Amino acid sequence: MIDQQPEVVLDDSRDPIVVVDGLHIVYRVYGAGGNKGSAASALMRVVRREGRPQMKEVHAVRGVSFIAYRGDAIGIIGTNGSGKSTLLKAIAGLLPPARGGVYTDGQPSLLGVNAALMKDLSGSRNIVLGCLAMGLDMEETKKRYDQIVKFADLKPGFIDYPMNTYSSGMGARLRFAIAAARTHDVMLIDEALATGDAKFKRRSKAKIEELRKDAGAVFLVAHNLDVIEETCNRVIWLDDGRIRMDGDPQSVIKSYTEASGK
Ligand SMILES: Nc1ncnc2c1ncn2[C@@H]1O[C@H](COP(=O)(O)OP(=O)(O)OP(=O)(O)O)[C@@H](O)[C@H]1O
Repeated sequence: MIDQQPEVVLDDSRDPIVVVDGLHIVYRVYGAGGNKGSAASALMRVVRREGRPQMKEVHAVRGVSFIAYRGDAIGIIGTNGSGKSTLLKAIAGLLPPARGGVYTDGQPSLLGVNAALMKDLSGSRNIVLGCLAMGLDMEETKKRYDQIVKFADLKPGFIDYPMNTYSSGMGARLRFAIAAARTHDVMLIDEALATGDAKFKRRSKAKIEELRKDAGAVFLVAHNLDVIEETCNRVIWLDDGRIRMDGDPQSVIKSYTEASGK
């Protein structure tokens, strides 16, 4: 178990956009014990004056600290369950810290593979919904519509089909295309590129470069280390909720690959 995490040093020459300070995230899972569901066991608890069924805590992020600067594209890597998605959600403000905090200069936007689009509606209706949800007005949405369709580059005709007929890759492309139609102060991308094909990955990479220039910072969680290495200027390796290493993509990925035997 590694308790020592890298020391955070402020780079005065750059403009910080996200500061994560001693962040702890704890999930509480209620009813994790046995006999949780039955009415009889609930009645017995009342009779015995016992409290709630057993509550289990999952300490997913354990004292993580780092500073992201404007123009950073940070890849987050680590084995399954190491806390990558939890960290992104916390930066997006979707999970309350148990301790520590996250400070961002600007609005973070989380683009997950499961981002909330309406699966029963067509791709084109979802583009309009997605743009409005991101705060664009109808006129701006109309202006960006063609560009989004072109970027998503779905099979002909599919833009008018309901999204529940899309493959996971097609859905991810459309979600990414919608999110990329606007500049974001802090853009958080969870595995969206993992399901795309090589051509889409190339275009996404170019788009992320563009977003980095216009926006503040981009965070990218992916299991595909090639995508991370090609797209990011910095990589954070999470191990059991702690930062194991934070640095340039080549060295962090090399150490991670050696340690995990991948
Ligand atoms: N909603 C939840 N309730 C309880 N525990 C959770 C919840 N979401 C995640 N966890 C736990 O938190 C820990 C970190 O999960 P997280 O999804 O952040 O990992 P990850 O690194 O993104 O994993 P993966 O690579 O599999 O996507 C895991 O132990 C997981 O079981």
